Amino acid sequence: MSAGRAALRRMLRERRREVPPAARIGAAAGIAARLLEHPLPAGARVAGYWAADGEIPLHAWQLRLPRDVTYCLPVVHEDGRLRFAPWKAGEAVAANRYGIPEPVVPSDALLQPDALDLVVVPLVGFDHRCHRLGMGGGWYDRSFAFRHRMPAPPLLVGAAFAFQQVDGELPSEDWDVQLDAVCTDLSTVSRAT
Ligand SMILES: Nc1nc2c(c(=O)[nH]1)N(C=O)[C@@H](CNc1ccc(C(=O)N[C@@H](CCC(=O)O)C(=O)O)cc1)CN2
Ligand SMILES: Nc1ncnc2c1ncn2[C@@H]1O[C@H](COP(=O)(O)OP(=O)(O)OP(=O)(O)O)[C@@H](O)[C@H]1O
Repeated sequence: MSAGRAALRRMLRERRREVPPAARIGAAAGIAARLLEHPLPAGARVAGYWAADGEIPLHAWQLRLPRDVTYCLPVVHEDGRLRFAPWKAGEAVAANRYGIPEPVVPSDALLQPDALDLVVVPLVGFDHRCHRLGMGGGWYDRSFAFRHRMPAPPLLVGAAFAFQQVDGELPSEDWDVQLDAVCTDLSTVSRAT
């Protein structure tokens, strides 16, 4: 990884953690409205994330999803690819190796990445092409590598505060999975087709 990438990651993570509580609550309402603009099939399975490290929260979106939609959270799996666990507010969670809460469910309840219709992807930075800088574990890139040769679904939509958009373009790597769109508290940036 280039020094530029590491420094950029550090700077953007710091800025994300510094958002005051009132602005964070307002941003959660803003991104919920943007995310709800994406049409979902009946009985859709969608994935969000449990906001950590100052990430833009998704609870306002989760609460406003249609009743027939199954909301899931990511679970880190030993094979290096994420699984997704259906989760409702109040159900049991336990911290994973990074300290992020994950649902506690039997392994046969876990969904594979390709079983989802819409995945809201956490990110540290993004650019106008919908390229993403993540936490550096490569989890989303490995889990959705099949999107290099297959169209959506799952539709991959990044979630971020508007200030997480970088000027110009992020340095890209062969393994980076381009997002279909990025929703922020203020607008939606769609990938050029
Ligand atoms: N909310 C949320 N959940 C998520 C992700 C995410 O970015 N956000 N992930 C997205 O991939 C996966 C977990 N990947 C992660 C990768 C690195 C670190 C992290 O904090 N690294 C620390 C040091 C690592 C350690 O403590 O062992 C760091 O860089 O400071 C966290 C999550 C799945 N769940
Ligand atoms: N499709 C893949 N196959 C094998 N290894 C991969 C793949 N995608 C990513 N990786 C590995 O993951 C590492 C981290 O990648 P990168 O820095 O782009 O992560 P990130 O997208 O920022 O992280 P995350 O998705 O966890 O938020 C890379 O060094 C690479 O070795």
